[in-house]
Amino acid sequence: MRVLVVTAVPVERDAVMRAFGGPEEHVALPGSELHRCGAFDVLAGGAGPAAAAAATAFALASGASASAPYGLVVSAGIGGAFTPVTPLGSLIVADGIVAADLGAETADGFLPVTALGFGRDRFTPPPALVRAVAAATGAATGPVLTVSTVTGSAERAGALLAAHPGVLAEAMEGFGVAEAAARADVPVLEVRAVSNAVGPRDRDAWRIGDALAALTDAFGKAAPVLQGWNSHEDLEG
Ligand SMILES: O=C(O)c1cccc(C(=O)CC[C@H]2O[C@@H](n3cnc4c(=O)[nH]cnc43)[C@H](O)[C@@H]2O)c1
Repeated sequence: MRVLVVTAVPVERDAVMRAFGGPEEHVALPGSELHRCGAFDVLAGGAGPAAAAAATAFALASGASASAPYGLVVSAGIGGAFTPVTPLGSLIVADGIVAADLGAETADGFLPVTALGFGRDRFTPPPALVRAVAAATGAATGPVLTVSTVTGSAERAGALLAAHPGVLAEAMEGFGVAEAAARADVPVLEVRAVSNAVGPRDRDAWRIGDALAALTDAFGKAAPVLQGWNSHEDLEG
């Protein structure tokens, strides 16, 4: 099965590609470039949900996978963790991909877009695949938020935790990748390596190198699971 992996920035793409260790082929797409190794196409689609959705949609629609259709799209990269249960350098596989700030602010608080009567605010990756990738990589599983603004205060972190009990992490692309994949009827997964704690902004405390190394390690271990996954395993529960 062919797998499309979408990261935000080139260093994340390169961290994923290092896991495969083989020769790379580069395929030009409008606005970006696919890096291909075997069954995996890896794309740095840009930061934020809009860039991620546009890049993913182009890759899915461009016929870049012409030898066979993509069977899975993975949103991957570094991310911020809400809890010390997932320390810096650890890995998270999302069991829910949640748009945290898509909706309306009201006098009574935030209303998700679904409460306004349209759209959606959550995608659920295939549960059996989430379990299999977590088992192969030692990752924690839980909801991952997609935000357009990186959280920078304890107040905002607390509000997100209160609105999304059990949330493990936030990042900026998962929901955009998932929207594009859903339109192509392709299942989606999100994998995040923790680079920082969510809360008051402290860029010097981000451990990007450790998180990128964890991403490489994770894709090395997950590659056979991703490539061999059969969507029927999830249909059968
Ligand atoms: O400065 C660098 O060297 C560098 C290397 C790799 C990646 C970056 C990024 O800034 C990636 C941005 C990307 O990371 C996600 N992210 C990471 N932590 C958080 C967070 O606390 N809240 C939200 N997003 C986070 C996000 O998906 C960004 O697109 C820099």
